[in-house]
Amino acid sequence: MPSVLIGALALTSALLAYRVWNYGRRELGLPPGPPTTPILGNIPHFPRLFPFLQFSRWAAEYGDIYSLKVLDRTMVILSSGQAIKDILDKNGTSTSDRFQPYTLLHAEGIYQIFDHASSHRWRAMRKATHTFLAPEALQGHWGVQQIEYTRLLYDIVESPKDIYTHIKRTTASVMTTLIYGKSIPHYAGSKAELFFEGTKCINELAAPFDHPPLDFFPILRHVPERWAPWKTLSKKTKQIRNAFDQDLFHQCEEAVRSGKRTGCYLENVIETQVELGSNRNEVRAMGRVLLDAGTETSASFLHSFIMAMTCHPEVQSKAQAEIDEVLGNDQLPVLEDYGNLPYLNALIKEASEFCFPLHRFRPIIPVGVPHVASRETHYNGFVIPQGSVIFMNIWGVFHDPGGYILTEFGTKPGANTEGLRDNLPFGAGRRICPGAELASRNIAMNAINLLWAFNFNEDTSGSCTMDLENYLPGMELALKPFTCNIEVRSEARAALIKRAYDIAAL
Ligand code: HEM
Repeated sequence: MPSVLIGALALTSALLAYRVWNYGRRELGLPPGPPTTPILGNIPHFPRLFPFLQFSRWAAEYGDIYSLKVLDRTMVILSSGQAIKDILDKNGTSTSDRFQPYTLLHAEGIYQIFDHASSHRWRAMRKATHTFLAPEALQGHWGVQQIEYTRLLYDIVESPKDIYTHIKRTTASVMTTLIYGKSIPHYAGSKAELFFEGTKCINELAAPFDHPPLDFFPILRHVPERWAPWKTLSKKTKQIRNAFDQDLFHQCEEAVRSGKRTGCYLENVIETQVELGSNRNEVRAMGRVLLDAGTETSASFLHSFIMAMTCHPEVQSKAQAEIDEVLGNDQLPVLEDYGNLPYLNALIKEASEFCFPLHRFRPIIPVGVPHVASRETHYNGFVIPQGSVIFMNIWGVFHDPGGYILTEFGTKPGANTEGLRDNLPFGAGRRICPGAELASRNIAMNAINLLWAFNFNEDTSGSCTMDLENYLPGMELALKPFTCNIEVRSEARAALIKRAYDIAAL
């Protein structure tokens, strides 16, 4: 009997040792990748800051699909239009789940952007956003956008040095008006400021290596708060986010109850709540996710656009000359003008079948929002195991000399553009960004307005550069606060802006 026990013990120990030894190793059949370290896998080499740079260097070495190991978890990095198309677009039924960071769910409770695609909650969110962001609905949102863009012009005339926060206020106010029926006229001490404070916390909570590995070792979740700073951050995040949307949500509920509706998104969702099969907390979260997804992204793009113009005066002058020829001095631009401005289009949406140069040059979400494989998937003879986290290396695709050729500002298509599509910066497959059209209208109108109204030049602050050091760490490629020299291009234009502002009774 003891010998059986000893044998069983030896076998168990051998199995355990084998498992530990293999922990962190790349299994057979996975796409290739950098060498792993026992147990940790590729953690020691995992880039903390601007991961897209290292992802792109590895792509040059290992190809358009490679794998990394983080402990026993597999990560797959896709760095070509074709791989993204085949794995995420065509095979979307198997590759549309999400990684759900515990830190974030602890703070938010419900957050549909991180729900699996099979979940009822995610489907309800997509259904509601589809109705809200459909082309017919966008027409109805345009009035709100126009008012906010007029206010932006006016604010810049009044205090050009605050352009960074003016842009943030504008994108936040568009979204709060559309979602909650409440605009935000000023930045300091406002809901917009509170919102960005909350997203900063969310970004910190979601930073993959700044917290203990709670997703891999759930026991760590029980460590008391005094040794677990992430718990304090989670509490703070909850407080800020609640302070932000509690009253806004109540006002929407009240508007529906009293019949005094503003027609905003959340009122519609509250009204169709039963049909959507969603509970009150889920409805509330639908407001948050839309606001999170649509506000900072749009602001970051506009910040980069202004900086690109500031750093490339020759590009700015050429775009302005084109705008002046179409519009002259005596009328404010309208969205329809955009179609008559091929050069400006080419700066934002290149005049070819491919997508935005600025999105290529400084893509807003350079490694996408990772997907997760809900089933084992195969590509070019490689296995992508169930549970793998899949990144689309948007930066790598756009900076691959075979795919796109870098020019001084932006890039142009190279020889190997197979599988690329014009909305790649907006993600892939079933999770593709539902707000892409709203965002594009926002970008187009502000680009014309800003170049029609102002000259942007470098100032002496040292903040006028597009170098990556001037960008914040995090999932989004967002510029650090900056200033630049801004002048209204003529008295006539300043007067037109003032008049439009007065007419809108702002
Ligand atoms: C320049 C602006 C924007 C960019 C670059 C952008 C990009 C993206 C990307 C890359 C994703 C992840 C897609 C994927 O998982 O493959 C995403 C998701 C999402 N975006 Fe956008 N977005 C922008 C603006 C907006 C706006 C204005 C809205 C709403 C009005 C919005 C709503 C959403 C939502 C709700 C999701 C989550 C989709 C899901 O998980 O199913 N986005 N966006």
